[in-house]
Amino acid sequence: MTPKVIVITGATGTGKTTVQNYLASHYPVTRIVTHTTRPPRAGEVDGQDYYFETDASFKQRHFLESVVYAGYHYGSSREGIADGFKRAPFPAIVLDTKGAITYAQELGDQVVILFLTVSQPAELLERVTQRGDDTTMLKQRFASPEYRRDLKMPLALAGRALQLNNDHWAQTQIQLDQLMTRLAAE
Ligand SMILES: Nc1ncnc2c1ncn2[C@@H]1O[C@H](COP(=O)(O)OP(=O)(O)OP(=O)(O)O)[C@@H](O)[C@H]1O
Ligand SMILES: Nc1nc2c(ncn2[C@@H]2O[C@H](COP(=O)(O)O)[C@@H](O)[C@H]2O)c(=O)[nH]1
Repeated sequence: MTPKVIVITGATGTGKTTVQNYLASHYPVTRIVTHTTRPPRAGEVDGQDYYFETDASFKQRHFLESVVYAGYHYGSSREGIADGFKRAPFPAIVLDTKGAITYAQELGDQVVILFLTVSQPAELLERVTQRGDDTTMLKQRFASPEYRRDLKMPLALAGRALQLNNDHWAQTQIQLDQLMTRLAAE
């Protein structure tokens, strides 16, 4: 078994966090917690879901990569990856597609990239509304260039990322199980 970082990317609401949680509860996978200046959603816990930062504290950190997504800063560190590898052979991180491209460039064969899609993007708004997201934040997010960008596999990830359709959770689970069987054998 070769340890690898599992990068989970795709548009908002496609199920990246759901996939990460499934992998962490069924396989030797641990969640890498990233940093953001976005305010916490109901139920989100500092240090578990994100390290929630102010603009000032975010600027003081040293990141492997950082992005602006729908008006907020997000960033991840090499320390986060190293901590993940101490806990499990497959640390998993949720990133926008820009971050996923950086991981592919910086970490090469050490990363497996999953690009999540749904067949009907209109369903994404329903999914995140049901998740309980704030309506004003959702308007800002769905109007952002980052949202539109992440609906499609970026050219830089074509042939590099594994595309996984998450229309039906039961089918997604089967594909994740197959992936983890393969990774365990490599
Ligand atoms: N296959 C599915 N069918 C229906 N609902 C789903 C499916 N997968 C995930 N969901 C639900 O969709 C919502 C969004 O999922 P999740 O939070 O995992 O998305 P995400 O890609 O991490 O979103 P974001 O980028 O906005 O954080 C959640 O309420 C989740 O339970
Ligand atoms: N490039 C990075 N993208 C990140 C990081 N942490 C989260 N994300 C991505 O941001 C958007 C918005 O996340 P949300 O939790 O506010 O819905 C989503 O695509 C995440 O995957 C990071 O450290 N770097």
